[in-house]
Amino acid sequence: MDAPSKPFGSVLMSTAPYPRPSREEAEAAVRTLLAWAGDNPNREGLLETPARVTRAYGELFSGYEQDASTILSKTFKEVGGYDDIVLVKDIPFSSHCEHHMVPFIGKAHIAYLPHDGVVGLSKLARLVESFARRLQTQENLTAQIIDAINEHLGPRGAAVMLEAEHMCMSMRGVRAHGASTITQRFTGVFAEDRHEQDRFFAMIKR
Ligand SMILES: Nc1nc2c(ncn2[C@@H]2O[C@H](COP(=O)(O)OP(=O)(O)OP(=O)(O)O)[C@@H](O)[C@H]2O)c(=O)[nH]1
Ligand SMILES: [Zn+2]
Repeated sequence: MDAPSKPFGSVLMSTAPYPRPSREEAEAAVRTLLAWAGDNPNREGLLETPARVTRAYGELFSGYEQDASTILSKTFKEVGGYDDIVLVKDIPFSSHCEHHMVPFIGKAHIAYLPHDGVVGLSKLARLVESFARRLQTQENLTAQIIDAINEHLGPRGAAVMLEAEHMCMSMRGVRAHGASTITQRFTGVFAEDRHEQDRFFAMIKR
């Protein structure tokens, strides 16, 4: 097969921002998909569906409008000298896989060793939301969460673990119902010191 001509190839690889369609164009695309699924977009029950789906997309993919630096901007220093692990576990999240645009749903566990103050606990859950409400792979989601914590909190170490079920693997394709995917990433002390990693695992299991 011939290699793609240069302009075609460069369009495929481009990461430049793609022009945002109008709401009407997005609704027309949903009507096309309804017909592609084999239904009739003009039947009564589906008439409002394109408008509902575009509204739902606004919510499901609202993470593109959110910014980690804003979420993690406020820290507290009056914590009685507390400098041990802060762990928030079982943070529920739902995201969409970028390959099939089908949900993957699970829990995130986030820990860090404070360096100069702590962040409000809810902000860690908000951080997960901000990256989960985009098209993702679980690996990328894990990396984005820990990178943001490192960049904006500068902790002595951070640990992130995600467990999730991918609907694209259970509802279709291989249909491996109940299979769960675990990803984890460690930085700083958690990456260098096996003992700190073990404490993280023990706290999650507790
Ligand atoms: N690494 C990784 N893979 C994912 C994730 N979400 C979905 N996938 C996988 O992405 C792959 C896409 O594979 P392709 O062969 O291109 O697509 P496909 O023909 O639909 O693959 P099947 O799902 O095997 O039917 C599948 O193996 C999915 O299981 C994720 O978060 N991380
Ligand atoms: Zn998928």
